[in-house]
Amino acid sequence: MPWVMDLSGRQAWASEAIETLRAAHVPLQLADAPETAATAGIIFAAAQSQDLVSALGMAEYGRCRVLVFGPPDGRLKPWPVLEAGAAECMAWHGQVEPVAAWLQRIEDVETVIDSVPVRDKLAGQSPALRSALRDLVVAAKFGNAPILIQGETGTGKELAARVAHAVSSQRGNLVVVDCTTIVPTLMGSELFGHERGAFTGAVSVRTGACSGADQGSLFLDEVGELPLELQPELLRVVQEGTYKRVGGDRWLHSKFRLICATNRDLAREVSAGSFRTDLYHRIAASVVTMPPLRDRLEDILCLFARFCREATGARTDPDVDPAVQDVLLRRSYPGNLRDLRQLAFRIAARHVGPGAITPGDLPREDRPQAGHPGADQGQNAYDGGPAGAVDPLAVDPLTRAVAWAVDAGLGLRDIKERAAEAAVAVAVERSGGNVHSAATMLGLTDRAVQQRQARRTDTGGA
Ligand SMILES: Nc1ncnc2c1ncn2[C@@H]1O[C@H](COP(=O)(O)OP(=O)(O)OP(=O)(O)O)[C@@H](O)[C@H]1O
Repeated sequence: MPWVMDLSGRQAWASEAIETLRAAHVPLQLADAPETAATAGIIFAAAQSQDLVSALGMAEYGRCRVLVFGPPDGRLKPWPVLEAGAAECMAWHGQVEPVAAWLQRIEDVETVIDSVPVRDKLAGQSPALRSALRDLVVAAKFGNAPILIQGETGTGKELAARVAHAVSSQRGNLVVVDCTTIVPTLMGSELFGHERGAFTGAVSVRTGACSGADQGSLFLDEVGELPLELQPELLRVVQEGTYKRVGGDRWLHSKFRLICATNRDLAREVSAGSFRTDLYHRIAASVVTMPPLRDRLEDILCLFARFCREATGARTDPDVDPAVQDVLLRRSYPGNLRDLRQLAFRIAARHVGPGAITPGDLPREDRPQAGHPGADQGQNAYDGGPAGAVDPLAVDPLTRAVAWAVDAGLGLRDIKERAAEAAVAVAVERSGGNVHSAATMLGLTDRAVQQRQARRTDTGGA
């Protein structure tokens, strides 16, 4: 259930707002700290403060979306609050309906992200992937405009396009056109079809991708490769739904959702004159950026296991020796998930089961190189990849949380205090409010848990 926190110091407007929401039966539970297992929460805050930043950081780490309300006079400036991780920030004006609608939207989006069709295609639970999936689902399911998916090679742009089509309301087919694999002179025919005799070799009529995508989606992979002379025709069919076959003079109709992908900086191509400004603005109505693997290190081991299963047809994840895990986590992946997948297939081919995947299963060229400064840390031949991209601090969730606290400017004493508070709060919540079970879970006495709870109440949960 969504939670609500009062960080205003119990100012009258905030207490009244919480009462108003509760009286209107908006499902909310009062909380002293973000319930990280929930999908959404609301914070009432009088001003930007360290407590607000801490709560937003905690919520974001737990993948919880937070709506922050400031005083009715608009004193709370939204930009720093959004920067600190809030999903929305506005002044409280007593309106309940938008809050209920906002909570419902969050719930809907998160449900789609966690659904089997999405998860089957795009695996991973990292905050970076989840944030990209949110943008994708919001654009694809709750909008109709074209979507531009950008990102480095191998980050899953094509899979994201398939997800966008799957969650959209388009009932027709998804037609995929890879602009890199088609000879530029034949691109017009590929997209719009041709009439018989339109050019040498056009022995019969061809309908083309726009026709096939009618009522569905057209996915143009590497749209930056689209020849300049075809760009106005693409713009017309996207805007007006009309096009002509090559060599034809009849206007034909097609209505489809356009999804494009690129690993180029299209905005720069526009400045350089190699991509039309009007087409760019049309196709980039919603932009989704797929994160590189170096920004989602926490996904590496689960993706590796998934790719190994794919390679061997096994039903369960393989055990992986810690030394191999270390190499997987520390190497760089210039080709992103495609590199990781190929590595998993190479390792799976060498592995003789049953038993864990061991260092000897790594092909020689994938092992840490002797004499290389990073050999002890498991770095390898791919070190020519993005410089400094792999941050071992980002690997385990606890270290990430601590890194966040350090970055937020908390001293060691504060970090210890807050970690202890969070541990008690989580344990109490997990044990359904039973202090004794929470104490057993944490190896504390009942009294120690009660004292921490009391201190928390005294300090207003700060
Ligand atoms: N989240 C994911 N879960 C499972 N497999 C993935 C995921 N993302 C990518 N892959 C796999 O990685 C490989 C590359 O994915 P995809 O072709 O979608 O990337 P891309 O960004 O379109 O690449 P390119 O820019 O080179 O066209 C594919 O084998 C795909 O199945």
